[in-house]
Amino acid sequence: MPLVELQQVSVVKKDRIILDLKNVEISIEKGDKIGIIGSNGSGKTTMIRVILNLINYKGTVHRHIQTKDVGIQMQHNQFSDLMKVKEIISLVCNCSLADSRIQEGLQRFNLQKLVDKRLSYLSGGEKQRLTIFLVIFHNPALLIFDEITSGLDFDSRNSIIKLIQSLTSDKTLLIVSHYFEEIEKLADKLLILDDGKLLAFDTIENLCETHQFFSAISIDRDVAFENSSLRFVQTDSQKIFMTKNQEEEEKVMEKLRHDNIPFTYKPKDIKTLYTYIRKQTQREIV
Ligand SMILES: Nc1ncnc2c1ncn2[C@@H]1O[C@H](COP(=O)(O)OP(=O)(O)OP(=O)(O)O)[C@@H](O)[C@H]1O
Repeated sequence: MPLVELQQVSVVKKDRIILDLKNVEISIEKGDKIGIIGSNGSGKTTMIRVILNLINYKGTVHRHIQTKDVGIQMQHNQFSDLMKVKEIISLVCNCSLADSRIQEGLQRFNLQKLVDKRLSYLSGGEKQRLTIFLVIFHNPALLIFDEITSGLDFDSRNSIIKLIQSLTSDKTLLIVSHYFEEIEKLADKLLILDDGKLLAFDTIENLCETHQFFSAISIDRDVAFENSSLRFVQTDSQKIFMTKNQEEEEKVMEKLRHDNIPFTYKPKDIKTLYTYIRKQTQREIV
């Protein structure tokens, strides 16, 4: 039985449909690791709010999970900056700081030296380590992270991703993020929203198969390289060719090497897949 099922859901605010899942059903199965992606304002947080029953919606949501089994980190922390770390921990964990589970956690999340500090003193990475500790403390079955690494530098982001990886192998995970490498490392399914609508929801494996996407080969956008039979997407700086299979990949690489054109290569690149799916849908709408 799925943990959560959304059927024909929509959310209207100020006469505007901000989430429009009227013709779709979304099932979140136990053990799913779902990366929720989409541009700013596409409805990602709204969908999380619907799942958590924090917002009015039309349609049906079946929740086969109790609130106590859900661990949530939302985009904006609700704690006052003036609170001390130890106060927040006691409040959320509902036990004394001397409790062995707290002491173990402090050590595991490298928070021992921060317990007497006010929240405002903590760096972005430290705050997120604290958040993960609090979210995971009651051992929830479903974990929801909404832009957990937003604003962190490269090293802090990577250490948070590793931490989440190590803690969530046996959990169901919903992760909203604008960082594709984070989604790549943590998710095996993709849910793509665009302007409140669902563009795709499937395993990354299936999406690659459906779109015949084997690998992404990127070159500088301004370099001339003619290959009319190849699909590509463009970013501000790159032209990214999407190969269908190994044979096509080898041919492209051979030609690029022959023409002395530098390139990078990535199998099943999520950013390319996402850009392609969006481009395709926009074409269909036009
Ligand atoms: N309470 C509200 N009243 C009116 N409009 C709202 C409300 N909440 C969200 N919206 C609008 O709904 C749209 C979707 O918002 P949402 O926060 O779900 O997007 P998001 O995909 O999470 O964006 P981001 O990536 O920027 O966090 C946005 O245009 C937002 O301005």
